[in-house]
Amino acid sequence: MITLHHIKASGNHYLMLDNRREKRATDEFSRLAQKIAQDFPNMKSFIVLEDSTEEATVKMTTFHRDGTECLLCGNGIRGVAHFLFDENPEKNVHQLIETRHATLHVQKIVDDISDHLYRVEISPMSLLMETLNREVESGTTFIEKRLKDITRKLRFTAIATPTPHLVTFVKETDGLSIAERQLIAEKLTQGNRYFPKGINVSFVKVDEDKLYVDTFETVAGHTFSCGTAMAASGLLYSLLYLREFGELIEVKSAGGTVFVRARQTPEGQYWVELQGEATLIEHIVYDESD
Ligand SMILES: N[C@H](CCC[C@H](N)C(=O)O)C(=O)O
Repeated sequence: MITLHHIKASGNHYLMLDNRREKRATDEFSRLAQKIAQDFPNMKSFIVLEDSTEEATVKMTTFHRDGTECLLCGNGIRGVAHFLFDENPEKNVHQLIETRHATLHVQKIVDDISDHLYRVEISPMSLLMETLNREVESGTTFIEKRLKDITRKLRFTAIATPTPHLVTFVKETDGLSIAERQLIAEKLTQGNRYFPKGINVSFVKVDEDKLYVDTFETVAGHTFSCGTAMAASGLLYSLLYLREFGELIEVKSAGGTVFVRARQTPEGQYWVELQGEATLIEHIVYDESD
């Protein structure tokens, strides 16, 4: 028997194991993710919390439904923040969460309207193709480029959040049908000539400085929302369109609304503040032998 904490953020459901208490062996996590996925068809990802080896409150590892690891989950990390602040309400300023690539700041936002609002750091973010595991000359970027074998209508920008994303800003005049969008997404998320391992892709529409993001992921497919994709879209909108950082951008998806503020460190490293809700739905006592 293990206890699973059911979290919802931006329309997605996550099941979380607090291994600080459960003490399962690390090499069981991937298999457990696949088993839980069979029993919970709505689960998007499986999250495991462990003691941090660094100065963070906890270490978070995220697994896709197929048991492979996801480098960072921008919605799930808000769920982890919610869990940690619930556990320790006096720590209401900020906490640190260790992830695969970086230790990230999370903060509870005290707000009159919502009691479940969290601001999380999405970092490091990079436009360098080598950070997307591509064998390319160091320093190469892929900004507003066409992928002629896939579609001639759109331009794409590649960004690591550190999960790999392609973002395209779609205009009414591009005349892109839903079926075409689906086909492009299928080609990109599966292995292709440009990205042999496949890549997450987001179609972004801009209306009065609000972004509407529709994301297709490599493992999860078409999703209500993807936190790192919304972060990537906000950062690229700031960089390529607004040409300034620091503005709070409203980002909408089928899973709801979040706010994104693009940032750059004095050394030039990009990162994002992602602000949105997360709720703890229930604690489930799970018997894996069933
Ligand atoms: N769903 C995650 C991103 C996972 C993307 C996944 N397809 C990968 O490349 O690991 C999020 O909310 O940020």
